[in-house]
Amino acid sequence: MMERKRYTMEEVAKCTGENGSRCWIILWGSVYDVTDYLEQHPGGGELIGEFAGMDASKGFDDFGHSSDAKKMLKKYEIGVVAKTETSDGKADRMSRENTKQRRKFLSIILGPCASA
Ligand code: HEM
Repeated sequence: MMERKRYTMEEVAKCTGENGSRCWIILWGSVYDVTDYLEQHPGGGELIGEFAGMDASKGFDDFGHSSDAKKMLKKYEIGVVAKTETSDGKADRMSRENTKQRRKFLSIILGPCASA
């Protein structure tokens, strides 16, 4: 099977359909170029357009699309979202920072032994 193309969130965010760019959305970690579908969408192009360059999974799920709609997605899939070193590193740092904060808080209310 062919390796799927990877796009960073930054690259996807640039494809808002404005200024002649393509319109991309993210659904469950996959990237879709929906530029040519907007006009055909039964819910209207604007509705999808609101999520241009962003993750539209929640919007898609909230409406409860038919299985036919889900099958149509395949046609527009262009790749997957790449996890970048920087965004992973940032998440790690943030969770370490949260743990530190929690320990500090516990040690204040319970005494230093609780923070070990
Ligand atoms: C490429 C992505 C999408 C595809 C292929 C798609 C496809 C479809 C299809 C085939 C229908 C007709 C009903 C059905 O079969 O379920 C539909 C309706 C609808 N879709 Fe999407 N959709 C997409 C994205 C979205 C997104 C991101 C939203 C977010 C808000 C959305 C909102 C709606 C709504 C509200 C309707 C109902 C329209 C009505 O009944 O008047 N869709 N869509």
